[in-house]
Amino acid sequence: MYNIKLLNKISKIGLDVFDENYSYNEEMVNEDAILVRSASLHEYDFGENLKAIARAGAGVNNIPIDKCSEKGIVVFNTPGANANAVKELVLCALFLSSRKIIESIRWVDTLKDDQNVAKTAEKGKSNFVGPEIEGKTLGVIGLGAIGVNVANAAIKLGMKVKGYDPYIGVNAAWALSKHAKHAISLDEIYQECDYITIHIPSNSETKGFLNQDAFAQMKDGVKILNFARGDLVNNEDLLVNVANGKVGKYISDFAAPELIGQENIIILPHLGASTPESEDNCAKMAVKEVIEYLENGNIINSVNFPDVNQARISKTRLCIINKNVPNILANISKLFADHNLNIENMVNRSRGEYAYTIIDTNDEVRQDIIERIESAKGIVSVRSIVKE
Ligand SMILES: NC(=O)C1=CN([C@@H]2O[C@H](COP(=O)(O)OP(=O)(O)OC[C@H]3O[C@@H](n4cnc5c(N)ncnc54)[C@H](O)[C@@H]3O)[C@@H](O)[C@H]2O)C=CC1
Ligand SMILES: O=C(O)C(=O)COP(=O)(O)O
Repeated sequence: MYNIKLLNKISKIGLDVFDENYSYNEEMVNEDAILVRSASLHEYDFGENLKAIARAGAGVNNIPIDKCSEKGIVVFNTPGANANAVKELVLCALFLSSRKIIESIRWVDTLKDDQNVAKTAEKGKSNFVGPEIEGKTLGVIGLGAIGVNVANAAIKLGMKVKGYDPYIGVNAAWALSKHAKHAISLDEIYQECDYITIHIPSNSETKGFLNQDAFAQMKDGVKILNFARGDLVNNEDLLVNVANGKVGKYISDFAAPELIGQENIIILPHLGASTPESEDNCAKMAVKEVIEYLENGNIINSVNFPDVNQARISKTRLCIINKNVPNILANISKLFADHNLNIENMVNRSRGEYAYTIIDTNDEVRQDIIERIESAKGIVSVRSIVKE
């Protein structure tokens, strides 16, 4: 029986993927795995039994990844599972940033008691003129699952698109429309784009990514969309640039006290992934990742350990998380040989400071042997999964 702790609301369609061997709820203790969306785990007390955290979504800045790695907790996310939902909201924001839709709706609402409302509305419409997006240039910073979707959709809407991502992945590069232009520097994005949308993760390197230096280079009246994370933008610098008209409109999915009620700033309550489709997709993917890891030790879509996905070919599988240092495998192999244990299959992959090893055997691996592996230098954790 596996215990799963739920933080945030995880879609039932996803939870239904668990079979009778799983018990899940929000009060779970001694959990084997956590399913989470945006709840912060930075102050969370990770129990000894915790093996995996699956983020039903993309951004993992709510999870202390280094601490998890040190403890041998594998962190997963669900790449691309909510990308379409975010893309659709970004497209909406693109229109909101261009045509004065929100402002005009607010104004019409004030005309409730006006008996000549139709005439008044017609008369007032000239205050809400806004440009078309067709033919304008959109700069997309970050060409991952969301950025590529946004870029391709904007091209279909007749925009010119410039994309910037020095670390673009192979799949994203294949998926990106051939009509998107490759910007080789951020300067090019800042100086040439009428609209800029940012789709990169929040981490120690990207905090305050859009700051005074960036704003200073941008076109007057540029429209900026932030559906990635609030802290990618330096709000102090932003407010100065909205006030002086350099930034014509800022639309963000992330609230902050200083941004509320400001002219030319529109804030949504983190709605990017809040569609039934995306909530189901993310939950299903996250649950499957957890099941595969708990039952077979296979790692798919981890953000802190290498992906390793091996079919089970034997009764016993040892899953070893270790520091990426010499001699680990040699010591384990020797221990196996000393105890006359035969290795059917062995896979070792590393990622940064850590590595993951799967050993399949048909022999019984006694607890004292597991403990000897566990106590060796550089070993973070050892798990034996036996399938009858
Ligand atoms: N508003 C919402 O509800 C949602 C927000 N997000 C946010 O959007 C972010 C992006 O999501 P996905 O596209 O699914 O992730 P992704 O991992 O597919 O794409 C991120 C892209 O950013 C690029 N990148 C990283 N650092 C960069 C830099 N310094 N300059 C340029 N490019 C850089 C990477 O190479 C990658 O291609 C997430 O990390 C999350 O914070 C994601 C989903 C929903
Ligand atoms: O996937 C992401 O990174 C998101 O920001 C979505 O967050 P949510 O799952 O809606 O709390």
